[in-house]
Amino acid sequence: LPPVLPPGQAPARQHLRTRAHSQDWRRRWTCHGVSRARLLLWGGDRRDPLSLEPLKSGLSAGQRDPKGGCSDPRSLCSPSCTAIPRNWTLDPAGDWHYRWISLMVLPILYNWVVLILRCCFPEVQEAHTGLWQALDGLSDALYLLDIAVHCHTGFLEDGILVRDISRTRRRYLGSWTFPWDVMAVLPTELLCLLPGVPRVPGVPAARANRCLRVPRLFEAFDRCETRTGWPNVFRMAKLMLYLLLGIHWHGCLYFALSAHLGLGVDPWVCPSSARPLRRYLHSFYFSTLVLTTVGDTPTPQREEELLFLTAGFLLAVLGFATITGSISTVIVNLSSASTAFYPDAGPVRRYLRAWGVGGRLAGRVVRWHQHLRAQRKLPAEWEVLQHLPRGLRAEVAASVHLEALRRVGLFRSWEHGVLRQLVLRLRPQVFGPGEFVCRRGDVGREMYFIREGRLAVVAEDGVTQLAVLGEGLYFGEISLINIKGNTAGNRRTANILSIGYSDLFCLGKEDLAEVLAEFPCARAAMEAKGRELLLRMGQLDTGAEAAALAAEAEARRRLQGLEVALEGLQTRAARLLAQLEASALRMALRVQRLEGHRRPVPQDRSRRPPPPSCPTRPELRLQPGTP
Ligand SMILES: Nc1ncnc2c1ncn2[C@@H]1O[C@@H]2COP(=O)(O)O[C@H]2[C@H]1O
Repeated sequence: LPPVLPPGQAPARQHLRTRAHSQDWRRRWTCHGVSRARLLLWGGDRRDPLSLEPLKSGLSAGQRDPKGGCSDPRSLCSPSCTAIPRNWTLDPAGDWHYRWISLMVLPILYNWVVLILRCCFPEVQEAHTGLWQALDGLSDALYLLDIAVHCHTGFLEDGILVRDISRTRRRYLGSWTFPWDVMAVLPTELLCLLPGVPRVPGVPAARANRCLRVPRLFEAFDRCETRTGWPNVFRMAKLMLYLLLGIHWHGCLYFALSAHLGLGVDPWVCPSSARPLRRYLHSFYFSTLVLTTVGDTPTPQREEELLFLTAGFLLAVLGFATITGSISTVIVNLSSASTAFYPDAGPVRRYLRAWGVGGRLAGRVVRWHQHLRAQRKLPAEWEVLQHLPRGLRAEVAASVHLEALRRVGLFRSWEHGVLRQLVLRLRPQVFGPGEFVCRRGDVGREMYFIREGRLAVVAEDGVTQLAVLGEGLYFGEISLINIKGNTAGNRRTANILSIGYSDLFCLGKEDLAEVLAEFPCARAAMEAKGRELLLRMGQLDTGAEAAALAAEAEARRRLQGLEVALEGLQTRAARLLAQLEASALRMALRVQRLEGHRRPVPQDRSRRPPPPSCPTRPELRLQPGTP
């Protein structure tokens, strides 16, 4: 046991020391051993002659609780064990799992690159035997550790992460990757040591099973691709890696064939050169020529050479087609990613050309597109975010635009949650210099909030500026909110011209109505401002406004009267209903009583005259259908 134990574990340790555990014995006990012993003592045979009290008292309540966090009876061990509990699990979507599988790329690639090199270039194997043995051992250790990590990797069940070790382990053992993982760590090189088994030339060939770990490599690549911010760059790099690996393998095999046929015996085989690096580079160069179908290789002289080259060319055709296809996909992805952000100017330009629209107008269209790209304005950002769930989309949109919305005076006092809802209804729009956002007399369908830029309210001549609107202001609301006495009705009261490039948020009429229904104070503020503007423009009919206000007051008064009358009627109706029910009940009781009196009289008593207090009332006999 390590010298320092957490305070709670000291009695347990003392107990072990005093109970016939020799120094030697204790040293040999790993924390696993202690854990197992404790499991035996505590969870297993309770008739243990040793006193359990020191053990129990040495544990904290949490540890004693078999269901708690560090409660596993097996967790009584060294501080290092308490730091990494035995029942740890990794979240497969978490950072640690990602880091681990990224690390696993190294041993897998090591085996894929180095084994074939050592097999085909025996001098490389012999020159650094010690280094290779160390690296082989390290890679095997990582492979074994990876199996343990697999056993401790949680999985999702009904959307919930399962962290139960026994279940994660069972799941991994039943998965299709488990046999591959086991086969990849089998110490097959030991077979060469068995008597009677012919020694595999150059032990690395016996380690070929280490290459079976490739599914983990693909998993790591997949994960990296989803995590990285540059997926297309990553895809290209991955493609290059596969290409280089293919050339490397082909080059090694080419050299092996050359060595088999005799180095330098003809122009096709690898020349006999003293330096292994030179030989490897020649093989790599030769394979590059073959696999990229560049050709220009020496003519093969023998059948083996012909066969090898033909197989190489066939592989090259297949590989080349795959690589070309993948690269074109990456390029298409790159261009589609940029068009997803910015509208493509090409189709618009072709359209203008087809209809013979040129000159200034075509120039304005081009400049507008250029401005979007240069200033990173995204008018189609909702299309980019459309696949996100609504809540997440609102979060993203709020984090991008909330600051700009807060600058709009109207929204300054609004709550964060309301703005988050509003931001999804706003559509970003960009207007170029000299462009009219709205013209006087048009029917109003949306209003605008200025995010950036300057706009002018211009007179009928289109030049005279009556007012200039800037960042944080809004316009276009008068034609939407039905201000009393507005002679323009639902039509625009002014021309609004963008002076430079203006970045606006646009809000539709229905969305505005919904927002204002929830916020009467915002409606009041808008109406007050609109009324003031209308008054200034002389477009407010005060007589009509007063009449409308009076009519509204009258309507409100009548409505209140109707409400009072309705309430009275409801009370009376309720009272009548209660009376009706009471009289129905009384009637039913009376009928019941009368029927009781008219029960059939026994035969011998039938001749007796009826008692004087109970006269027969034939008129009260109920007829069928009588309520
Ligand atoms: N003098 C002004 N100053 C500022 N804004 C104005 C002025 N006149 C009109 N507007 C705004 O311009 C908008 C034009 O469309 P609407 O009439 O819907 O609403 C109008 C107002 O919001």
